[in-house]
Amino acid sequence: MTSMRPSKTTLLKVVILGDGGVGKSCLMNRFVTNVFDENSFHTIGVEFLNKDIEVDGEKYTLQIWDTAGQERFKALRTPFYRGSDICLLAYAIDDLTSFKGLAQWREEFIKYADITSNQFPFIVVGNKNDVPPADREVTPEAVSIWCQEFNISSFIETSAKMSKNIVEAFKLAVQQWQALEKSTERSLRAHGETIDLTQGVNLQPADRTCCSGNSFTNSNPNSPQTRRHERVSDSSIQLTSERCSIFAVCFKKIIEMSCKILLFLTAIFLLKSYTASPDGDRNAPNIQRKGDLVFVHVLHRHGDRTPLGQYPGGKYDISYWPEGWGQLTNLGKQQQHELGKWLRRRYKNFLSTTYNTSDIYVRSSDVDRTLMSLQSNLAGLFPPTNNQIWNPSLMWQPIPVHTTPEKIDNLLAGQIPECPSYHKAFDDFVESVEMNVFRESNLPLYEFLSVHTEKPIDYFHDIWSVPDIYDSWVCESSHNLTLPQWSLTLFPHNEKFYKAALKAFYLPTATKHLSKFSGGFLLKDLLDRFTSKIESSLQPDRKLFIYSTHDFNIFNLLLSLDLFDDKFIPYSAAVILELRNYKNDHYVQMFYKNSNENPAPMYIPGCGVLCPLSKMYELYDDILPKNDFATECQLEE
Ligand SMILES: Nc1nc2c(ncn2[C@@H]2O[C@H](COP(=O)(O)OP(=O)(O)OP(=O)(O)O)[C@@H](O)[C@H]2O)c(=O)[nH]1
Repeated sequence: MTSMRPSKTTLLKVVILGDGGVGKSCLMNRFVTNVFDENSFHTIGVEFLNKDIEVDGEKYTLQIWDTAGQERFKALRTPFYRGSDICLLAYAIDDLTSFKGLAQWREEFIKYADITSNQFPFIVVGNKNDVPPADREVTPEAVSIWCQEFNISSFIETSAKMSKNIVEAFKLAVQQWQALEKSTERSLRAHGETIDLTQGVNLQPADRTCCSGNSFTNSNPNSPQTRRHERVSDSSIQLTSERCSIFAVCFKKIIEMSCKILLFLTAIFLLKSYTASPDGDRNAPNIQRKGDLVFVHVLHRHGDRTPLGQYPGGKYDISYWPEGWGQLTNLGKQQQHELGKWLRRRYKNFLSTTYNTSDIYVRSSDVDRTLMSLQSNLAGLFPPTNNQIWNPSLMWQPIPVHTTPEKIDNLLAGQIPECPSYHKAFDDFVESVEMNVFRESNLPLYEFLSVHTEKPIDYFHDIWSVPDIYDSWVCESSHNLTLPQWSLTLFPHNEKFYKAALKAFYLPTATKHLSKFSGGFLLKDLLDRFTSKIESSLQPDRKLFIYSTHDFNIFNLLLSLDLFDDKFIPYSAAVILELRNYKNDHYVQMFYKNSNENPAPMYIPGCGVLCPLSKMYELYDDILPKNDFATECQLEE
């Protein structure tokens, strides 16, 4: 006789973790909707989708949680780990760093999911296995060794792009869960616990009266049975253990639901505080994954360099810096090469693998370290392929780097060139009441620095004297040189010193008039190029512009746009401006990449994370110059 009871479905919560950009969202979307988004954007916080699947004759609803891989979203994602049944640890096979990050992801999961059992269904997923063999950075052998070390028995390579092994990966995850469930069941039986997984109790809505119960509390909270074991079928809930009190389950469900609602509200609150401003476009996060990429600008700081000079009383003279003052170091070359490789990965579907002058244009300030940085960067971005290989033992090709002499470079030079209107306004600000108040507030710091260096170090004599010491210490410590004992009270964590050093970088954008010269001309250059691209008047019709610059230029741009986060700009940090076409409207999206991690989307004040190009002109009208540089420089404020 056929049973009248509806077939049972087990709900399993599956969390996907891994570095930003490894393809977690694409894996989930390919599995749930069979769609692949070439231009998938970074996830902010978490997203989840449900998908039904049958594994070995059993029905499951997988509730798949896609999390944000970027470090800055840690607080948004970790509250959602609790109650997980399965964890997918994902990396990209063409990104060794993402594989190396798995141990940390596992650790983060164990900590925040509150896993106490030493057995949990982890599965390792190596995504992007469609990339050419030459791009592979992680071998299956290395993964197997890693899995053995962490006692993980399931590993699979996938391609969300080519839809390869996607269903298999999730099936494997469920099988891993089943195997663990069975072994836990066996072990409970062996210890006299008689949980009968085959007997269901059909709980009709009218029966859902709740009171406290303790059937769950005696068993291991992390065993598959007790972590999450509701079986859902239509509107009824089926309990799987004879020993589980209906009331206990109801109570547990209420607590679970309340926690979920609380976590959901927290996430929304955190998301809003990240993305919204009083007059911002609150819909921005909804459209941020849409649109075609049209044009990209990248502005990066040069890589690691030697100090710009020896600060007063400093121990390390030029003999410690064989490259010379202010020169790119080998570390700096590596950083830039990595940045180039990263750009290649990010834009591999947008840029041809073959270098073509009609596609890209690169420009540097006329300074050794920025010129050399750009060359190192291009070596990573455009290694020669096919007929561009001119020396098989040297996978490098020359690519033109353009520059303008510093004295007339009003976009990228370390200092604004001769410009009476700017320099007069700058000097006036340095003498302003505001600056005097700032100086007075730092007198004890100046005294301390002056005593130890035996030179006047303050904002009265030289606005760069404090930041120069900070900068020297950054260089010296990154090259493992011992700093003077007296530096320890100030560097690297003394807030007063940090802020005083940072202050000099605020001055060029202290007023709207100053911002026009220090950030406005560069912004106009970028926005006008976007406009030319849209109007098909960009000749040649390129796709990418890279500017190799200094911290000074990035400070100025971010400060002018009101996007600065009060932190020094690290070596090789990059600001990326992407132009996207969404439903025939053009939007600008900005990212800040300040570390090895993937870049963070920036919220453009008064607009959102995806801001119409026309709105950018409106928002920054007061700093966008209306005349050429020479004319603006002669005009009084
Ligand atoms: N070649 C290839 N590219 C992929 C594959 N899966 C994803 N990508 C690309 O990788 C990029 C990042 O994909 P996402 O799914 O957004 O990555 P993520 O891990 O969710 O990133 P975060 O949200 O920042 O944590 C996108 O450009 C995708 O098109 C794949 O299987 N093969």
